[in-house]
Amino acid sequence: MLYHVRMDVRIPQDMDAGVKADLVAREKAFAQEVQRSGRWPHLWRVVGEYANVSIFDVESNDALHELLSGLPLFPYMEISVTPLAKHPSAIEG
Ligand SMILES: O=C(O)CC1=CCC(=O)O1
Repeated sequence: MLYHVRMDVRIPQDMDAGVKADLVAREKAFAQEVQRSGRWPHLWRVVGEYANVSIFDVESNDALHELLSGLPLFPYMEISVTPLAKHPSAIEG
């Protein structure tokens, strides 16, 4: 199943710089591991915002929730999920 996911990052301004750097590094490593697995085929920065738009390809709602809640930045993001279905006019996918 495909999902469009938007993540808005909301790291507290007063977070220790070292803690923040570690969190962001762990987020990157986790995200790249999931991308290499094929379950995160698109990850795009939203221009001008500390936010991303992603496409996930996972087996179920539960699988997506488990993946998203495992992100190191999960406690510091507002996440909105849109499940995707085939469009009848689409010529591929
Ligand atoms: O910076 C972001 O958009 C949050 C994020 C998600 C995956 C990642 O590496 O960073």
